[in-house]
Amino acid sequence: MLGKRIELLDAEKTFKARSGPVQALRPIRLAIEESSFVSIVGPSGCGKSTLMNMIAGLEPTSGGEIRLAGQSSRKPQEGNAIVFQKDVLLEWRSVLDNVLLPFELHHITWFDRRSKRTNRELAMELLEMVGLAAFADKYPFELSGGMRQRVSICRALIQNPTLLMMDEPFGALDALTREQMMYDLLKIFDKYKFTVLFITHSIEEAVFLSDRVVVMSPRPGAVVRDIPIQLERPRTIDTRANPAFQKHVQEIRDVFKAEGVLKEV
Ligand SMILES: Nc1ncnc2c1ncn2[C@@H]1O[C@H](COP(=O)(O)OP(=O)(O)OP(=O)(O)O)[C@@H](O)[C@H]1O
Repeated sequence: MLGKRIELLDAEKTFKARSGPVQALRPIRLAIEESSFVSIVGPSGCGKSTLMNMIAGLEPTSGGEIRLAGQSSRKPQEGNAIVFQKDVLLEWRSVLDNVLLPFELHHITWFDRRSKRTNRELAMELLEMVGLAAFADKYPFELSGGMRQRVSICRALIQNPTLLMMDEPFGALDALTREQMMYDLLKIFDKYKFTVLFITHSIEEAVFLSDRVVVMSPRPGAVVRDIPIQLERPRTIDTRANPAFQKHVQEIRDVFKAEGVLKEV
């Protein structure tokens, strides 16, 4: 299955706050190829989440246009799935029933055509893939942070996405779990080949995962660098030792230094 192509044609955003207009994003011109993995890195408040919400159709643009798979897009589209930093699982539902939630929420769409049994089998397959099959009947409070986020990812994947958007999905996890989640995510990406838009504060995470890293300036956010990552796939635990990896990380640090985001004291 192929992922969606994303195009931003001078898409911009100014919020109308009580104290006056807040320009969050300057006009952004960006094209993300179908089935590519693109990360957005930038300082806090530069408009990364706003950008993602606009692409997801959750936040209107103040100007310009967003196209998904060649079509002008202003509303949430079928095939878009989102994973947030907070896992937003429903505490009163089992792991399996959390993964199955989209089937219930979208009962008037194409999900209808699948039998309940098939849905469950599909959910179990996904849980198996992320090592959680044995936890299907547990409740969220019985899981670690990393396991909870894996459940959220399964809940996104069960929607059969062509565009997976992730807003700091591993931000709340400890360093080791976070690293493991990266390997798991790449395995999933290699299998499903959807388009991934990944928001992170971590330069290393962005370089490790992505085909391209888009670097943003402080607010009002603009794209200051768009870097193709020249590292072979599949990426492995040893990829970080590759001098090309270090070079990309340094290149992005240098952009942040030039932008005044990172300062030596
Ligand atoms: N509803 C809103 N009304 C007014 N201003 C807003 C609103 N939402 C966001 N902003 C402002 O827009 C800017 C961009 O916010 P956004 O959350 O997109 O940044 P971010 O890069 O995702 O930040 P972080 O990395 O800290 O999550 C910020 O200055 C924020 O205060």
